[in-house]
Formats: sequence, structure tokens, C-alpha cells
Amino acid sequence: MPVARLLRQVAGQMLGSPACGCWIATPPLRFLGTSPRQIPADANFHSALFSETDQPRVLITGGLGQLGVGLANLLRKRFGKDNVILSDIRKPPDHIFHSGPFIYSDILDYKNLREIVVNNRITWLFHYSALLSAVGEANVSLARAVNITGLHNILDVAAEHNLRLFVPSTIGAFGPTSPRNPTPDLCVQRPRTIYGVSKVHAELMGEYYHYRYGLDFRCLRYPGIISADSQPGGGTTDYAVQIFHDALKNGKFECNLKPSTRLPMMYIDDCLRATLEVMEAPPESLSMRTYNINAMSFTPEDLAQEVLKHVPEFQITYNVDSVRQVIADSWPMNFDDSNARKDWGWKHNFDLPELVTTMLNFHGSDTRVAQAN
Ligand SMILES: NC(=O)C1=CN([C@@H]2O[C@H](COP(=O)(O)OP(=O)(O)OC[C@H]3O[C@@H](n4cnc5c(N)ncnc54)[C@H](O)[C@@H]3O)[C@@H](O)[C@H]2O)C=CC1
Ligand SMILES: CC(=O)[C@H](N)C(=O)O
Repeated sequence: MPVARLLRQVAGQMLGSPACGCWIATPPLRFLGTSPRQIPADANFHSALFSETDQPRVLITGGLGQLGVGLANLLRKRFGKDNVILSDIRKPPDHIFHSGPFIYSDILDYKNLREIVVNNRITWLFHYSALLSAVGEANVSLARAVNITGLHNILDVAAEHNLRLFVPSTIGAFGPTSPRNPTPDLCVQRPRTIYGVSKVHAELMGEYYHYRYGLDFRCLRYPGIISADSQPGGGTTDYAVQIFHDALKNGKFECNLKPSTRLPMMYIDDCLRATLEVMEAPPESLSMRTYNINAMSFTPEDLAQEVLKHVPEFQITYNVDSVRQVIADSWPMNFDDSNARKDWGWKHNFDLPELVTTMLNFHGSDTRVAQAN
């Protein structure tokens, strides 16, 4: 990095400027005193020097869930296999363990996080660890710990080591008093799940660290994500993944939401591409630090109709799960992502017909292989 830019960056971190709305920066309180987290005054200066490589050095937390492995594959194609470390608290299956660097990381253990960041000279962090909406309601104290305390550790380690930080938020960050059709970026956010509350907290804390300490925080609110080769981790939108599997395996599917429940959804390839695009966007193009992104919006009935076009014998029945239904009824029906489209050129590739064809093709070839064996 040229010396002038480096000095400007250090000065910016120390002083802030009225133009960016920053105040005079002092370290977060938890960095002060005799805590093991105390850092030398020039730590940011050194990490800025060490991070001067051609490619980012990436850490993905919670990487063994529905989205992390796909993200690692995409980032490894872009930045090189060894520059992207996948981490989780679970044991990886063989094919993932052998596909690139994997490391144990518990986001509740700050020392462990800091060691990983320092030893691997991490410069970008994608924070995927979380308990999703339905699982979170079944275990509120664990969701609070992972989604809120864990996030605090992530913010601190990112601020200490001058990382670019991506944290996903969700349609679940809105609630019954938000405008639901469509839901804009800025409006009332009073979610009624621990998941939603923790995600609003993450949005606000990340933006606060950005304006207060200059943290390069970037956040997208994802719709329900639909993936072919990974299982969802206990959310309200999971039905839209399971339906494809069951349609081809059994010709029928029991849906846990009412037929008319409309929610915003996205195919995983669009979601991961958006994530990389917002991380690569020049800072001056980002008029906000938290953006809605969207692709399509449908009900279980719409989805079943589209599946029927390919699987004529398909039958859907409904057995409503009251916890999930109450959550879904409080979430956006349509998501306004015009700011993402305007600021950094977001554009989705998959609408409902392409999504259904892609998912059925994937599971169809799977089913055929299974039947042949
Ligand atoms: N999948 C979706 O439809 C959507 C996902 N998101 C967000 O994207 C992110 C990734 O989502 P998914 O992959 O679907 O989640 P997931 O539930 O499938 O995976 C989360 C991972 O976090 C890990 N984890 C739990 N506790 C941990 C801890 N203490 N330390 C480290 N890791 C821990 C779990 O082992 C799991 O592998 C989450 O933050 C989620 O809120 C947002 C909107 C939609
Ligand atoms: C939309 C999400 O955040 C997730 N899939 C969930 O349903 O909890």
C-alpha cells in the first residue's frame, strides 16, 4: 500500500471526519483495561501493513451450514484455494475437509478467534455462524449467545485487526409492524423472534462500529435461500428446499406453511454472487452499509404449481407448524432492493421457473443415480 494512503487510513481511523459522520475514534471499551483483549496502540498500523497482499485472506465462520461451503467454493475460485479458510464447530465431512483449508473456530471463544485471525493473516471475514429463526425459538438462550455475544466477538476481532467484515442479515429482521409489501431498506424493525432481534442488533452494531471506529462493515439482508446440494439449518423458509427433494423422491410433499404464505426467496448462486459483489464494491459506491437484496417472491401454492409442470403426479398437502406460520406471517412478502440495484449494480439471474428447473435437474440426477445403485 502506498505510504500516503496508509497514513491517510491511519489518520482516518484516529480522527474520523465530519464528511463520513465519524467521531474522534477511541478503542471499543472492551479493548481497554487489563483484559487479555488489550491491544497495543499501533496494532491497526501493523495489521494494515501485514494485510498488504494481492488477494484477501478470508475466514468464513459457521461455514458448514447451508451457505458456507458454496461461499468457500466461489471465493476459492476467485482468490485461490489456500486464501479461503472455512471454519465451524462441527466436524467436516471428508470431501469438504479435503477441498481446502478447514479449521475449528468457536465464535464464543475470543482467544481462539484472535489466534486464527493473527496466525493466518486474515483480512476479510464472512460471519455465517448463527441459529436460524425456528431453531432459535426452540433454544432462545443459545441463540442469544451465538447470535449476539458471538457477533460482539466478531466485531471486536474485526475492529482490532482492521478486517473487512461481512455479516448477513435477513428478511427476519422485520416484524409485523414493518411495511410488508414491499419492505424498504429503512422502516420500522420490530421483529418478534430472537433471530430477528439478534439480526437487527447485528445491523446496528456493525453500522455503529463503521461510523465510530471506521470498521469496513458490509451487510446484506438475504431472503429465504434455496440450495440444491446443502441442507437448511432450521429456518422458516426451509420448506422451499425440502419440496424439491420430496417431489422427486416420493411424488408428494407435506408443507408446514399455509398455501398462501408469500415470502421473498433467492437461489443460492445469486445470493453468494451478491455477497462477493458487495464485498468488492468500492466504498464510495455504498450509500448504506446494510442492503435488502431480492430475486423473487412466491407462496407454497405458486411453487407447487411450478413443480407440477415438471412432475405431473406431484401432490402437496398442508400440515401447518404454528411457530413457523406466526413467524412467516410477520415477515416481508416482497422485498424492495432498489438501493442495492442502484448503488452497486445488484441484479438477480434466477426467477421462479429457472429456480425450479435447476433444482429439479439437480435432484433428478441424484435420484436417478440412487435408483441405478
Ligand atoms: N439460509 C438462509 O435462507 C438464510 C441465511 N441467512 C444468514 O446466513 C448465515 C448462514 O446461514 P446458513 O448457512 O443457512 O445457516 P446454518 O444454520 O445452516 O449454519 C450455521 C452454522 O453456524 C455454526 N455455528 C453454530 N454455533 C457456532 C459457534 N458457536 N461457533 C461457530 N459456528 C457456530 C453451525 O455449526 C452451522 O454450521 C446465517 O447468519 C443466517 O442468518 C440469512 C437469511 C437467509
Ligand atoms: C430467511 C432466513 O433468515 C432463514 N432461512 C430462516 O427462515 O430463518
